[in-house]
Amino acid sequence: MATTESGGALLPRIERFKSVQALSDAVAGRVAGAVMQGVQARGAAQLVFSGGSTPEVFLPQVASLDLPWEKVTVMLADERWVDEDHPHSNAAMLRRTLLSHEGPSRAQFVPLKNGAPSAGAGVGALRASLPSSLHRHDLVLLGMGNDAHFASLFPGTPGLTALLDPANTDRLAAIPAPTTAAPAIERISMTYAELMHARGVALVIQGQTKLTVLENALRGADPIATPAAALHDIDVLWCP
Ligand SMILES: O=C1O[C@H](COP(=O)(O)O)[C@@H](O)[C@H](O)[C@H]1O
Repeated sequence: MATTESGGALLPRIERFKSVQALSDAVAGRVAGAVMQGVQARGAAQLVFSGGSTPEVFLPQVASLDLPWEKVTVMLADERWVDEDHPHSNAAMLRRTLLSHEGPSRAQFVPLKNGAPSAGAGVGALRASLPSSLHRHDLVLLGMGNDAHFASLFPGTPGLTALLDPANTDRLAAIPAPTTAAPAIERISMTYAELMHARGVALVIQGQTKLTVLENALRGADPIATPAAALHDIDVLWCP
């Protein structure tokens, strides 16, 4: 983790945009930069998107980018354990808003849901399906709930200390249905270590409520009760 001169953790840098359009332009600019740098340096790029509703705000702008999408691998930070025909499927949201569009349809999508009967039963095969850990994600775009969860790392998630440990070598975890946010469906989540093992990480949030939740989290809250307090040295993109 990067630190300040006095050894403290760097706090997230909050960029405030005036409108959804300005926020979407900024997110799209980051995606384009990450893809072009990855392709130029390594011949390929890996993008990780959050689920939930916030990406629906900016993904149309991302979907319109003229990029070498055939060289891009797209993943989710977390998934609800439902099939893609379910209204709460994060993959369905991503397909609708991004992967069904002309350019991004050439990207390779790595889902976090398989045919196993539960997240616990499916997580092993999903770990094996991830791109090699030798390839860092070029950009991770996280979201956050009003309970300060990100990905599917919720207040009260069993084993949260390990899931938030930057040295954890587990890349994915099965997460029981949360009690602090909807929908109460069991999940698969990338661990904190996996998410932060990226060349760039940004948290994209909309609305005053979430900004206040984040600001409170960053005032030294306990990450076990307020997971977003574990986010250091990342960029936050916000609009009302
Ligand atoms: O359940 C989830 O919630 C968070 C926040 O979602 P939003 O609807 O408030 O944007 C999301 O980041 C996460 O990926 C998702 O599975």
